[in-house]
Amino acid sequence: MRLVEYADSEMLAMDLANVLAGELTAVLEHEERAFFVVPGGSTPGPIFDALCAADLDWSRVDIALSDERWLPPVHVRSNTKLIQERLLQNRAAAANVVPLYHKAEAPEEILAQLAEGIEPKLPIDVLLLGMGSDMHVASLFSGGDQLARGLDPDAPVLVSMRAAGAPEPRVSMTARVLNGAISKHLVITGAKKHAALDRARSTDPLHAPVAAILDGTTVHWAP
Ligand SMILES: O=C1O[C@H](COP(=O)(O)O)[C@@H](O)[C@H](O)[C@H]1O
Repeated sequence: MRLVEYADSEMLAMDLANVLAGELTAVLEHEERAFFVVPGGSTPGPIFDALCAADLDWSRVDIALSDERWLPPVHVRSNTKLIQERLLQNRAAAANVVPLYHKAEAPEEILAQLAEGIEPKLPIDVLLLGMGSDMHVASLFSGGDQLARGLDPDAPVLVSMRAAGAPEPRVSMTARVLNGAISKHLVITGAKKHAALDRARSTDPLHAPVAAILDGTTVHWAP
């Protein structure tokens, strides 16, 4: 793991957006398409605001979320809503979205179909993840009903997840798929998450799921 510290979250958003745009551009120089996976939640919005203006061929970029909250895409907590409003704007509006949500009573009804959309795009070329202060990553939550499966080296592409720390059911990419990414970044802000990351580095992934993806990851932090 490599830790990059920024003076403030504005600097982080600008610099990290540049790094991600540079990596996507480099992939498109050698590959027909690039697969870019991004987090939801409250942290990445400013990064998306900067990144969506990047001058690259977005029509050759497939974008998926690392995880989704099982809510309609109009819901304020929907990660799909976040990327529609903050990332798929400006030049990035030309990108293709690989969905992680489809209307159904429960995620288990549709998990296989959602995984079929992701499987042909793998491996992930550029991965950006977030982390909760409880050390969850994507929707791999400590105490989650499918955490062991989500951490299994032979895991499927996606798992559903129900956890005390998650107000709604979730769908999450598994650690196997996230760790298969060619370039891995994690973005966190604030002293609480810095302390959580420090704890996670000496904790097992069942208690600190983010520990499962730290190897080879660049962590970007701002106060
Ligand atoms: O629930 C989620 O939480 C994490 C962290 O979100 P944040 O609001 O603390 O930035 C996020 O990475 C994940 O995609 C999301 O579904």
